Amino acid sequence: MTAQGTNRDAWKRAASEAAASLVEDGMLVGLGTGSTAAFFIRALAKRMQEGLHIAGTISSSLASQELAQSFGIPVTTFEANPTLDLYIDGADEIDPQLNLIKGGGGALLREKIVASASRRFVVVADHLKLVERLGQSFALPIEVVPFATPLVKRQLTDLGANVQLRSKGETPFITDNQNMILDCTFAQGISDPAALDERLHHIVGIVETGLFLGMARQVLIGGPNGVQTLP
Ligand SMILES: O=C[C@H](O)[C@H](O)[C@H](O)COP(=O)(O)O
Repeated sequence: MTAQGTNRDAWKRAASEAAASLVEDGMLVGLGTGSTAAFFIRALAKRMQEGLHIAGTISSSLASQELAQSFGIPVTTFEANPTLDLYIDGADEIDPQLNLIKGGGGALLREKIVASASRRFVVVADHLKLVERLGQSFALPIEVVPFATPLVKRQLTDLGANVQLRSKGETPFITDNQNMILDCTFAQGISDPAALDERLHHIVGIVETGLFLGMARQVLIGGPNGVQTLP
């Protein structure tokens, strides 16, 4: 791993450990997806070994659920517990209003479902995820029903996006929900995320977008000077 990669992992781990200290006895906790969320799951497992008792977790991906279960972290369902106390997850980009792009790992739909079912959503990230404008350096992932993918791709192109079907080797990437992902870049980034999100939700075949607007309550940012809390 490069020195930059090592630093980023250390920053992600520090933010995730700070987030683990927000978990209290009896809480229902949402578990995110990705490398930063995996650090959080490990930090949560460590706190549980030290005596923390949580009521249960719901994961935003099968991978995170498997990781949690491998540490003996209890799992629950929305049938049993429709509201979670706290959701901790990473992000791909974070703007000054704490709006996010998520879905780099393809888990955006379940992540948005878990975020919407949680009283408090706290993001954990390293400082390189902070941007002035969303879409500046990361493509916006959009989850699409496979049958509609060619039609949606045309409509996104008409909106000015450069659109790539996400693939895994030679085959399309398939989400936990059996859908596909279209990664969209915009030449100038995304100037009005709310307007874009509104338009995207009117395209038939789009299941969900990776724009998380007004959802994150707080962001814990790891960097060379420690962990910073926003706002
Ligand atoms: O679908 C994946 C998620 O939105 C991740 O939270 C996001 O891609 C950040 O991942 P990482 O922590 O690996 O940078």
